[in-house]
Amino acid sequence: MLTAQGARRVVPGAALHAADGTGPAVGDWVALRGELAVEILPRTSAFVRTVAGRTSAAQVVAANIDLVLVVDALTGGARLRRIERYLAVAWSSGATPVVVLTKADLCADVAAVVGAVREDALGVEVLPVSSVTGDGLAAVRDLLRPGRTAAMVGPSGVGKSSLANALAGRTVAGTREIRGDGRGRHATTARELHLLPGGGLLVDTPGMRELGLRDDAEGIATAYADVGELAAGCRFRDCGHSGEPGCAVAAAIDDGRLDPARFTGWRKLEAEARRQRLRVDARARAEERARLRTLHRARREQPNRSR
Ligand SMILES: Nc1nc2c(ncn2[C@@H]2O[C@H](COP(=O)(O)OP(=O)(O)OP(=O)(O)O)[C@@H](O)[C@H]2O)c(=O)[nH]1
Ligand SMILES: [Zn+2]
Repeated sequence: MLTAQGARRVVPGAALHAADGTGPAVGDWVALRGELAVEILPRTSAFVRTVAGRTSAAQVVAANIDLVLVVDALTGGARLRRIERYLAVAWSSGATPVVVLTKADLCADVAAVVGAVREDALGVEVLPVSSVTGDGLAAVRDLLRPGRTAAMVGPSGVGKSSLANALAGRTVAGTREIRGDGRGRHATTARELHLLPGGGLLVDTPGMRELGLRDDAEGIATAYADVGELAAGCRFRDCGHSGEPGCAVAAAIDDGRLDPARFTGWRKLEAEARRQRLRVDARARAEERARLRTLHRARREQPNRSR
């Protein structure tokens, strides 16, 4: 545990696991009495992942994240749809997202790319940085005030580890660099919560990094508020936006108010969220059937009912 006096080992009290059986997550604030962790304080936000498997239990990946750094690189293409996707996930957690675009030193026209992302990300702050030259890092540090907790999401290779190290001012995460002895990349450090020089906290866990999509219709609605607003203007309430008369979405695409790629991104996320919901429901239905089967079998096997 991180305390005002530094990292400490503590003994988890019974109450830590009592509530819903999930126990503490990285980012939780915990009340200490001496060496004993007595209570998890109420969470202000939570990143939840539906655990793959037979049950549809949700797992808290990280708690109390104030700020989500949606990390992507200024190099390479096709970043808008990816960023939209991560923004949707971030919004649904209850945290505030900020887009951090890395590798500014490798990009010839930073302003153009930042402008395109800004236009797409609807009111979300977009900050270009270079972890190599240090350019732009001050703006990110400013957001990480004392006691505030940030977490990073984003695809592999965009520079999350490098950013974590640059913000921390020391090596806290293994990057992809091949080591001098040729033994490949550094092992990811076991620490998942880093105290930054400015007093902010940075969560960096594999679970956060791999965060995919779950049933987060709400997050999608926030990230794509413009599309939702357009869709509300369609003539038919259940418009599929695929050639129906009076479709406001199609009209907006036609006269250039809506980027068709953005529409496609929205559609894909919507379909995915719907599939996920169905999958979870189907699982719940299957469980219910199994439960009833067991019940019936038990009843049949009751000795007093045998003839
Ligand atoms: N030139 C330049 N290279 C960078 C920058 N940030 C990261 N890199 C390089 O990009 C590569 C990937 O960076 P990482 O920090 O390991 O990326 P990551 O997002 O942590 O990747 P995963 O660990 O796979 O999730 C490394 O070779 C870094 O040195 C930057 O700002 N400028
Ligand atoms: Zn429509």
